[in-house]
Amino acid sequence: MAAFQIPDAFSQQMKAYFGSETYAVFEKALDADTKTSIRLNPFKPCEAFSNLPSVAWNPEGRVLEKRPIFTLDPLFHAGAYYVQESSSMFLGHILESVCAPKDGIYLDLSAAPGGKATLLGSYLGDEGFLVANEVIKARANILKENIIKWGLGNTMVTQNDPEHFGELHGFFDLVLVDAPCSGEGMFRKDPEARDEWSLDHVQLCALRQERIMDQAAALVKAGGYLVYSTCTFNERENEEIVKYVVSEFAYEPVRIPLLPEWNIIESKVETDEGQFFGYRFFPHLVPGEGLFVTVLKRSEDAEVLEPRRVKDFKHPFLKSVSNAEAALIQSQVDLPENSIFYKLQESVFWLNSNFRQHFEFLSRYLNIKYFGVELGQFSKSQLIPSHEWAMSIFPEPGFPTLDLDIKQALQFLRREEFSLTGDLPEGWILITYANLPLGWIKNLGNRINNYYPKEWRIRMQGGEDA
Ligand SMILES: C[S@@+](CC[C@H](N)C(=O)[O-])C[C@H]1O[C@@H](n2cnc3c(N)ncnc32)[C@H](O)[C@@H]1O
Repeated sequence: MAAFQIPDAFSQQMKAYFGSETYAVFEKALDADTKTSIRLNPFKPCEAFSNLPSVAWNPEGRVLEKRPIFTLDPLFHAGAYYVQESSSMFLGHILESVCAPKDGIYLDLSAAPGGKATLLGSYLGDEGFLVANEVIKARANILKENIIKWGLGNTMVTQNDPEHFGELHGFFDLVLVDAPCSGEGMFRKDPEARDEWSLDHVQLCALRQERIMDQAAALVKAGGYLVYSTCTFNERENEEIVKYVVSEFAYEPVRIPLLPEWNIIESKVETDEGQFFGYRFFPHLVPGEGLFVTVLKRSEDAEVLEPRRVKDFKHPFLKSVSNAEAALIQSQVDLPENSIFYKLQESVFWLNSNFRQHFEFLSRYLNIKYFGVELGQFSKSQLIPSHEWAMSIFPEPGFPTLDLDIKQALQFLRREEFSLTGDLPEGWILITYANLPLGWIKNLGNRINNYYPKEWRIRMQGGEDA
C-alpha cells in the first residue's frame, strides 16, 4: 500500500460534494506540486522580488518560480517577507473590502506561527494595535520571533487559552480565529496530514472549534468583524461552525467581492438567521492550499467595552519608566512623538502611546510574551541596544551602519568570525544586508563581537553563490 493514501471516507465526502468527474480532477491536484509564495513586508522595502508576479488577490504577495532555501537568504532573516501560501493572503482582500478600521484593536486568537498575524500587522501599520495570541508555549515562542522579525512595533504577543479573554467581551474591532482543524487542505503540501485524518478527528476538531468560537464571538465589539478560517474542506468544521456562531450570537452576513478568474468558490450558508457566506479555496482551482474563510459583522446593538483608565499602573513584572528615564531614552534614541516606555525585567520597551490605555488594560488579564519594540538595557546611563530593536522598523540614528555582501551576511547570521576591512568606528555598528538591518556587531578595536542571537543563528552551510 502506498504511503499517505487519501482516506476512503474523505474521498466519499468530497465525491458527494463535487460529483465523480470533478472529484477526479480535485484528487489529481492533491498530488501535484505546490507553488511557493511569499508576502512582502511593506515597511521593509527591497527590490529583490519586484519582477515576480503578484498573488491575484494580494498585491503584497509574490509567486516564486521555485522554492529557494529560505534559511540561506539574509532577506528572510531581515523580515523582508514572510513565506505564506497564497490562499491565506486572501485575508488582505477581506480587510480592504470591508474597510476594516486601520486604527482599530485587533485580536488574532490562534496566531502561531504568525502568517496571518503579520498580515494583520502590515494592514494596521502605525495606526492600529494587534494582540497576537497563541495558547501553546513552544508555538508562542515561534510567533514572538516572527513578530520581532516583522518589526512593526504595533503588536503584543500573548500566550493564553481563549477562556482567559473572558473579561474582554466587546473589546476588539476585529477578531480572527484561524482555527486548529483536521487539515484536509494540507493534503497536498503535507501528505502526512492524510494519515492523521479520520471522521472522529473531524468531529473532535469541530467541537473544539465551537468551544473556541463561544469565546471568540463574544470578544468582537458592536459593528466589529469576526473572521473565521480553517485549512480544511469539511463542512462540519466550516459552514456548520458559521451556523453555530450565528445561532448563539447576533451577527450579520458579510459578502466579499470576488473576481471570476480567481476561481474562489462562494459557499452560501443557509441559517435560521438568513444567508451567510463562506469562501472556499480548492487545490485544482487555485495555486495555494485548501482554505475556508468567512466574515461576520457583529450587530450594532451588541456590547462595546472601552478600556477602563488605570490610574496608577501596577503589574507584577511590567514597570512604568520614570520621566527622567524616559527623557534619557528620548535623548539617545530618535523615536516617534507618541512614545511611551515600560520596563520588563531590566529591558526597556517602546509602545505607541495612543494604545497605552488599551495595553495597560489588556495586561491585567493576559500573559504577555512581547510587545511594542524592546529597545535594550541601560548600563551606566547608556542604552545597550537589543537585537529586537535592530529588527524593528525604527531608525537607529546615532549608530553607524555597515552593509554586508551575501558571504559576509551569512557569516554574520551563523555567528562566525569574520574580518572587515576599511575604517570602522569603535562601538556598536548596525549590520545590514540590501540596506535592511540584520543585527549588531561591536567593534572593540582589536576584535569584533557578533551579537546575532545564539538561538537564532543559522547552522546550514552554502548560499554564498546566490
Ligand atoms: C491553523 S494554526 C494558526 C496559523 C496561524 N494563524 C498562521 O497564519 O500562521 C491554529 C493554531 O491554533 C492553536 N490552537 C490549538 N488548540 C487551540 C485552542 N484550543 N484554542 C486556541 N488555539 C488553539 C494551535 O497551536 C495553532 O497554532
